[in-house]
Amino acid sequence: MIVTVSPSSVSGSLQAPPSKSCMQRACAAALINNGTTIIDNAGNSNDEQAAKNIVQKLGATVDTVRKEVIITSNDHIFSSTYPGKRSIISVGESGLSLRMFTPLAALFKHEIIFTGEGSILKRPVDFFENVLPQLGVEIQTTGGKIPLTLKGPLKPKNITVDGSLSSQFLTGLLMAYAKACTVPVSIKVNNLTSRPYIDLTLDILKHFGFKVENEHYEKFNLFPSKTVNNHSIKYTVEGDWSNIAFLLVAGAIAGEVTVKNADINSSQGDKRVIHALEACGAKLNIGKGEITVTKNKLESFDFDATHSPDLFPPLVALAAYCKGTTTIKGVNRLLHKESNRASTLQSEFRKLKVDVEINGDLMLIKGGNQIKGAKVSSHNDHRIAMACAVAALGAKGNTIIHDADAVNKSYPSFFNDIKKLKASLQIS
Ligand SMILES: O=C(O)C1=C[C@@H](OP(=O)(O)O)[C@@H](O)[C@H](O)C1
Ligand SMILES: C=C(OP(=O)(O)O)C(=O)O
Repeated sequence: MIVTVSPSSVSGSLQAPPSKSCMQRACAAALINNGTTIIDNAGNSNDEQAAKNIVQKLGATVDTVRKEVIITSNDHIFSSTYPGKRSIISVGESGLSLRMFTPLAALFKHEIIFTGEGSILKRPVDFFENVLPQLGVEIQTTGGKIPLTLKGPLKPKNITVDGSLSSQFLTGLLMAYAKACTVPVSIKVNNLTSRPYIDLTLDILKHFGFKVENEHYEKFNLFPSKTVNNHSIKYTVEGDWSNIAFLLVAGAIAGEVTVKNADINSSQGDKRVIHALEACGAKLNIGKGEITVTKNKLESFDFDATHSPDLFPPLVALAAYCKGTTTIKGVNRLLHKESNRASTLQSEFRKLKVDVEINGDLMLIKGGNQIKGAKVSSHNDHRIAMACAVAALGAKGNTIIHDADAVNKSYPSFFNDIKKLKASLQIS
């Protein structure tokens, strides 16, 4: 899909898209819940579909009724030989689904193979090669990547892991330990990054009745949970701050945007986009569950995105409109996303005549000059497509975004939503 964005003013109000991070976690928690889980405000992006398919393949039933997804699971699926000797499961292109469901799949006794498509084939899983054998799981990867074959059952025990590459591996271990521990057990973590995503995991585990203690993000203590039969749980998916960020930045640079279902009390770390917007001088009005951002004179800002790596793309679009040099820390966190986001942000924004320099862990964006519309590519990365689209709103001339359908990974209605805000764009 090619999307052409013409310079436009935006105005209006939108409902935030549902958080795929919450929805995928809710699917995993529903798999380990002994009963029925009703997930409200469920999204249907590719990553969310991947999570639903995985829990179904592992033996839960999944029904969709309008915006509700109903998942029924039970403890027998883990002990029986269901669904047979060997199963092959695709994670689509989702990093979280791959890394979160691998330890959960290791709770089963039969062989399971994880595959996927596109960018996920290049993203590392060697963490599991080091960790899972210590927990009694046989595992083979393909040179540290998928396809990956494993055979459990995983037996929780005290362990120390490295959290510097990604928090997603720890999310998976916490879920698997929460389900399988029969005595108190702990996971020690060195250099944990993307910490707010662990808060999200712990929130959801708590909601589902599992007990985990967080000792300063260095040690997590897990306790056996009581088995409840036919445990019925309702969970409502929050708005997605990683994607709300693009909508708010659109308001800051090109008009006025109100986003509803944007909960500033969320555990999602990407709500910190608000701090960046405040720091650069955007006008903000924060109400109950909604937030309005209005265009203003914008100045450069400094931001540490080490624990919120997904904010880099919207913040680079924002910085392009801020007079002076903006510094964003956390470049090292961008290497293993859907693209190498440090280099794809640099190459695509340079095409728009925005100077982006990388200096070690820092990204320096020289903003405030006229942005020029150009032909850009998403590199099959949803956040690069959205960053370019938002930056294009205030450009001189049209911006043509190739492979714009990458947005389906997290926010399938992104371009329709931008259109609802009266942006001028053509989809072909
Ligand atoms: O747990 C999650 O929902 C996510 C964790 C982050 O990954 P890392 O922990 O690898 O930084 C983030 O970039 C990703 O989009 C979603
Ligand atoms: C990196 C991302 O997701 P994941 O790691 O789950 O593929 C993302 O959504 O930007």
